[in-house]
Amino acid sequence: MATFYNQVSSVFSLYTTFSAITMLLRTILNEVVPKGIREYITVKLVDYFSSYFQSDFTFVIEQHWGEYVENQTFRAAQVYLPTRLAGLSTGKLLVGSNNLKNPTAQPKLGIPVDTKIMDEFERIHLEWTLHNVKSKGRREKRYFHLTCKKEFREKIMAGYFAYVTKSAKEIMRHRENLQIFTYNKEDSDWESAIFEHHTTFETLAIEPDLKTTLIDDLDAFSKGKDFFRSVGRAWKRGYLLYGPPGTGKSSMVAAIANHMKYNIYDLQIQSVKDDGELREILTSTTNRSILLIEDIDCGSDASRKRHTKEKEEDDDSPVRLVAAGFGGSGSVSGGCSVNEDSCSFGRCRCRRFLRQRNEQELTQNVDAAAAAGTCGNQTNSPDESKKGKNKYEDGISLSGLLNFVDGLWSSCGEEKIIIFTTNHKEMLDPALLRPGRMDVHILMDYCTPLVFNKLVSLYLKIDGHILCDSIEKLVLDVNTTPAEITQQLMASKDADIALKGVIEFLETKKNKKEDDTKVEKRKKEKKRGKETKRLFLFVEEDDRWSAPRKYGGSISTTKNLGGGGYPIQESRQSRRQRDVGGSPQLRISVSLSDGESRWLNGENLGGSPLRRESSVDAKCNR
Ligand SMILES: Nc1ncnc2c1ncn2[C@@H]1O[C@H](COP(=O)(O)OP(=O)(O)OP(=O)(O)O)[C@@H](O)[C@H]1O
Repeated sequence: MATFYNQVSSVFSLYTTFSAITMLLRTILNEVVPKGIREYITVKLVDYFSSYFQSDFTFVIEQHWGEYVENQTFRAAQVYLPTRLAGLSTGKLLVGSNNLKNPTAQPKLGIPVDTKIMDEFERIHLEWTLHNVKSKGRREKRYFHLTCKKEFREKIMAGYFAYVTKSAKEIMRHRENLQIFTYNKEDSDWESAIFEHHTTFETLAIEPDLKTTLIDDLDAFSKGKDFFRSVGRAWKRGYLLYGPPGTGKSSMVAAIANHMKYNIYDLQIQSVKDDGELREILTSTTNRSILLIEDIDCGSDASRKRHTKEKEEDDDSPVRLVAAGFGGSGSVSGGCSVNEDSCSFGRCRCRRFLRQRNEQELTQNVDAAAAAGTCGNQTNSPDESKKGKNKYEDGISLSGLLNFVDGLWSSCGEEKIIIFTTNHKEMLDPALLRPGRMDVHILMDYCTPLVFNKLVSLYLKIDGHILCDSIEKLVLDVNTTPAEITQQLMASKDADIALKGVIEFLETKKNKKEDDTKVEKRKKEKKRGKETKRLFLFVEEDDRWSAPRKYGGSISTTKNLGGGGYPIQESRQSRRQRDVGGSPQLRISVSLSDGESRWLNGENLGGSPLRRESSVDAKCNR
């Protein structure tokens, strides 16, 4: 018994000592070790012991990787997991359909939140769960939990994720519906809808050369992974579609999307708050997609030209087609109808106004940017990066845009196409148009006879018609868009009626054009203060102008002009011209001191041939 008491008392004394020591230690710990470190140690101990006793391991796959970039593993799981839903043993399923073509089709399965989805990989049992957290004022956070037995963790890392990604790619490749995404500012996320534009390269009326070049370019791009890697470039391609409204730019985008089977991300750039938001938006687009920025000239100050002195592109050059090889630039260009004083495209703003404003802003902003220092990580020339600092009060900066198009951020993701459309290419900042940024420039121009005939065969299902010849001539004479022609062709299924409608439409347009030209000319003349001046043309007595071929010779410099006359510096050439009455007359070109030259024809000369000393009434524009 005594032994028992001794034992109990030694246990008690041991316990008391232990308690005293722990209390002492706790006091020391509380007083000496800071709270943060204490908590850290506690968490580590809990982690260690719980993982020791737990047999499961959980992977967390969040929607975004880092601040901006969409997590491709999350995306792959999103595509892959619906194929594992069929045998789901829970009492609920998420179903729905976005098939507008066939609303009665069997609905598709979606991934329900907080529901376990089972999968198996190499006989390893796996459990997926989608979670969704939305805290006030912040964007919704979605993530998957993938749970397996702890011992399979390495195996899953090594093989299963790659398997999910591959399967997702395969599923995407066979998807019958493309999607079009628009950016929802409220939720800071892309919203999708089924893309149901049926335009293909077959139904798009364009010049055959352009069609072949473009298709070849796109095909080479989609197979170009190794090429882009071997030359150290991001696997992306930029297309600029420019031309008047109604010439098929949007239809071309649809044809490209349908050909490539790429989804479209349609971004309204004017609604983007700043460069940070732009980066966030653009990095969240998926691979194998088209990023479309329409009307880039109207959207953002950043994209517009800032120097009036910059050389304008020569848009009056004849049509030329340059094959667009990788690493270089291609262009399909032709005449441009835009003129500085009269903007024929209603919705665009006046160029002069924009230029003036941009110049003012440039001065202010370059100063501000110079004070601010660097402008990001883009690799532009010093001159260009100086321009790139041009940040505007609202919206994105040019450097932000350029950086995205071909700076370091452009290499986020692969197999991406960027398409800009504009009605006024000449208004864009040249920095945006450089090769590597916009690799291929495509002019979507007014109707040509070839395009017209293609539209006729598409809309009227005929190959030629007796009226087509005259329409082709009119089409060459009058600027008309494919949109206008299609509207006429759709007016009737009867080819005679539809084509007569086209003729009527084009003739009206032609007459209107002539009237407009006259009115415009009159306006201009009025504006420039048209004056009738009496010119006194004194011809020297050297008789050279009346040499054997009396009226065909050239006239040398004439002498100074007398009183009140408009000074004529020289008259260059005379040519024989037949007048109505049959007697030959002279046409004399005179260069006026203000640098302009004018033809003085028979009318100006009062209907009579020049005498040695003629007094000429001529209309001169000051
Ligand atoms: N090249 C074309 N081939 C076939 N149809 C065309 C073509 N161009 C225009 N159309 C027809 O005209 C309509 C308008 O064309 P679209 O919207 O593609 O022109 P756009 O150049 O994008 O105009 P905007 O600059 O105003 O956006 C299309 O729906 C299509 O029916």
